[in-house]
Amino acid sequence: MSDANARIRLSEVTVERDGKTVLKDIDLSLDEHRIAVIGLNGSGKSTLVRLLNALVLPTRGTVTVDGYPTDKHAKKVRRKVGFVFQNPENQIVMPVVSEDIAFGLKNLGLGRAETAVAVEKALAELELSHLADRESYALSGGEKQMVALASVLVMEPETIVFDEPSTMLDLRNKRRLQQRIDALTQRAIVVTHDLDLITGYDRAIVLHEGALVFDGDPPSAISFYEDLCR
Ligand SMILES: Nc1ncnc2c1ncn2[C@@H]1O[C@H](COP(=O)(O)OP(=O)(O)OP(=O)(O)O)[C@@H](O)[C@H]1O
Repeated sequence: MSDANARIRLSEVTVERDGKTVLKDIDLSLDEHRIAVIGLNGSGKSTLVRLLNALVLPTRGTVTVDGYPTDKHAKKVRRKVGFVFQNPENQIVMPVVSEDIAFGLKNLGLGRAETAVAVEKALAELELSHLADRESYALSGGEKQMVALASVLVMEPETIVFDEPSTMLDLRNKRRLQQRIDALTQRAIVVTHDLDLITGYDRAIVLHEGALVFDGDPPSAISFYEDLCR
């Protein structure tokens, strides 16, 4: 808990919104390869993971990624921590799928040829090559979700946060996503209500009413969470 060298570190973090405490006194070091965040609706899960790439800043306390405080180094932190949103509409910025995936790389100043190779690779890895020339906004929800993942993977962040990634997916795409997450070399931090997804993870965190109430192995976390739901 007190490892100052941990890649991602939250120290005494409290988040307040509209006079309400959304997260209180969270102290966490996140270093494992696969970490799940579970809890009831409104328990603070999205807020917690949004802290990790400066989408939310702490009201009190500090969040650091590789030692960089998120409030002072948002740009650097976002290169290190990619974010796959629950609603992929939030993530799609260009009208054609391949352009959408290329967007972040172009912003980094990568050349055209290099960008094209990286985009092709990202699409192929997710078995999405057939969507390359499709209109982004006309894709189905599940296809958008997978394209959103490709647009994050292409940036090669060290950590990828998934906020309820399987909500829009059919069983086939859910399994495909699960396999992709399992195969990632990067660290994945996954917020989910889909407890099947997390059984093989290294660690699971349970939030309740803004507090961290359990932190341990997924089977124990799931049974703790199930007790909370009784
Ligand atoms: N910007 C905001 N302004 C006001 N209240 C907020 C804001 N962001 C979050 N909250 C409140 O904080 C609490 C936690 O929200 P959060 O989205 O983190 O929960 P969650 O555990 O991800 O929920 P769910 O499982 O329903 O997605 C909720 O009561 C929510 O209404």
